[in-house]
Amino acid sequence: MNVYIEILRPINALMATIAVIIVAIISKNFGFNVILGSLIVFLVTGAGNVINDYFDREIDMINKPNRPIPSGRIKAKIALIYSLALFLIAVFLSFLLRPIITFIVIVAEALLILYAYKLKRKCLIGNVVVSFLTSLTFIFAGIIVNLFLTSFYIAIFAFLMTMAREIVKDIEDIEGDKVMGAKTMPIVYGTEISGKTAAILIILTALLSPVLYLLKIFGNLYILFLSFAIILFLKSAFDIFKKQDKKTARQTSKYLKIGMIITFLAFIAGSIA
Ligand SMILES: CC(C)=CCC/C(C)=C/CC/C(C)=C/CC/C(C)=C/COC[C@H](O)COP(=O)(O)O
Ligand SMILES: CC(C)=CCC/C(C)=C/CC/C(C)=C/CC/C(C)=C/COP(=O)(O)OP(=O)(O)O
Ligand SMILES: [Mg+2]
Repeated sequence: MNVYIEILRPINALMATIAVIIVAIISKNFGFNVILGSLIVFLVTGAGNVINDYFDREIDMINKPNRPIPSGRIKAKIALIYSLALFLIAVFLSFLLRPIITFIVIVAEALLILYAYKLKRKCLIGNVVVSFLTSLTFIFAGIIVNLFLTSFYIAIFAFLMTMAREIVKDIEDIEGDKVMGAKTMPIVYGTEISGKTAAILIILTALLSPVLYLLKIFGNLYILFLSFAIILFLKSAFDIFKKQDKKTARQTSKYLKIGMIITFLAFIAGSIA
């Protein structure tokens, strides 16, 4: 894959884009504003991923040596310029929408930069910021299509599941994070407490997720698709509850992402019937 695409983490950027489209599907409100909102979210998420790799270039020599910068496939300075250019394009595009949208884009970009520069090394604050930004995507879309309450409910689930996944990812990255003096949850409280906390959060979020059906936001197909995601979420939770080594954390993080993708399919199917 081309390194300029790979460093954006296209699957994540596409997931965030699809989150906007899902809110538009629920609201049955499609237009130029949705296309523009999706593009802005793609650019901001991609740029956030690039600047994260820029500031993590040393930590990733240990944690993720195959990433574009530590593997030498892109120069750190070029990555920094690339990410700042994408951030700027997103702000310019937001001028075509309402001022509140530009405000959210600037806040999101500031948080992504602050996270990469400092907050990711702090206990739980960094995790809260990433989870907040992920859930903000739904609220951002809700503002674009005037679907406030529904997007807020979905945002709560996105926040909780992302929070659990971020804690799991900190278990996976503990080795390099320690060397760099980070104070992530597993470094401060240990991997066992962190893994078990993440597991409880996953189980609670997964078991509460049918609420979106009970609130009549999604139809019957939501439950059908969601049940596959719930099985995967519960399996991940039991794995990380039992064992908190790097390999289990990496696998749990992967399964949680797949579970999120299946949940997205459930959202889409449940919007149809
Ligand atoms: C049960 C239920 C209803 C769960 C909610 C699931 C949900 C809606 C999750 C939100 C997913 C979302 C909008 C994802 C956007 C892209 C993304 C993966 C963002 C978080 O990424 C941060 C991260 O640390 C990047 O790391 P990695 O994926 O390991 O490269
Ligand atoms: C609402 C708007 C305009 C934008 C939202 C933008 C989104 C979806 C942000 C979600 C969070 C996100 C994509 C953060 C990117 C930064 C990132 C990669 C965080 C995780 O970094 P590390 O903790 O370093 O983990 P890695 O080891 O995976 O690098
Ligand atoms: Mg990183």
